[in-house]
Amino acid sequence: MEVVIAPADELAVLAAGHVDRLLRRKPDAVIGLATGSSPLKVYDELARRHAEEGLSFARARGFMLDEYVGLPADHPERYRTVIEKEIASRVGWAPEQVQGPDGLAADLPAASRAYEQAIAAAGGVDVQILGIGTDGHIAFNEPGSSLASRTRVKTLTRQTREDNARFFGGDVDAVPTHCLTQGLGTIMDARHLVLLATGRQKAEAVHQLVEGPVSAMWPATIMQMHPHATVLVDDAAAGRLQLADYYREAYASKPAWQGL
Ligand SMILES: N[C@@H]1[C@@H](O)[C@H](O)[C@@H](COP(=O)(O)O)O[C@@H]1O
Repeated sequence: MEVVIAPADELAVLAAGHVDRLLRRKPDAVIGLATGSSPLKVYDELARRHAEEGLSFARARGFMLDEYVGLPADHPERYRTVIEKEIASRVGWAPEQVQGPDGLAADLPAASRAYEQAIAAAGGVDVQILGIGTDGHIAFNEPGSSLASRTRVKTLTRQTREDNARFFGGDVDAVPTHCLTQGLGTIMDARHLVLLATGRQKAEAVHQLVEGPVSAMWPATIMQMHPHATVLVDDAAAGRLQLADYYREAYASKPAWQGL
C-alpha cells in the first residue's frame, strides 16, 4: 500500500494521472467509478485532460461501485445520474459505456448477480477509484460486511444516512435505507485501487484503513491485502496516521525505478 499525503488539488492530479497513463497504455481500459465528494476533483481533472490534452475515453468503459435502491430514474441523487453529470457526459461517454447496479430492478439479487457477470465479461476493473465513509466503508460496504462479499443489497447505517443527508436537503429521512453495492471481494478483484480521502472527519477511518487490524468493523482495511493500492490523503485526513512522517519521507524520496 502506498500512502501519499498532499494537498487535495495535488491528490486529484495524482489520481487522474493513474487513469491517464492507464488509458494511454490500454485505450479500452475499464475504470471503476465512485460517487461522493471525494472523487469530484479527479473527475474535473480527467474532463480537463479530455478537453485540452486529447485524453480519449472512446474505447474505455466505466463501472459504478454502488447505487441507492428505489430512487426514481430522474432523481438528481441517483448515483447513475450523478456519474453521468460529473464524469460520463464530460468525457464523451455514451450511456452504454457506463454501467451501474440497477437499484430499480424488481429482482435485486438477480440484478446483483448480473452486475458481477457484466464486470467479469468486461475483463474486470483496471483501476478502481474509491472514497471512504467516516465509518470506514468503501462503496456501501458498511461495518460488518463480509471481507469476501460480492455485489448485493445492503442496509445503510444511520451514520451513512446522516453523512449523506447533505445531498438530500439535510433530511436524513429522504436518504434511501438500502443500496446495491459491489462487495469487498468484488472491489479487491480490481487490478489497482486508488482511494482518496480529505478532511479531519476521515482521519480515524484513514488511520484504521492504513494501520489498523484487518477487520470487518473497518471494511476498508481489506485494502491492506491488495497488491496494488494507492491511498491519497490530505493533511487533515492524515491527522491520525502514526507513521505519517515515514509516508511523507518515502514519497518525497521515491526512486524513479519504483514507478508512479
Ligand atoms: N457510497 C459512497 C461511497 O462510495 C463514498 O466513498 C462515501 C464517502 O463520500 P464522500 O466522498 O462524499 O465523503 O459516500 C458514499 O457512502
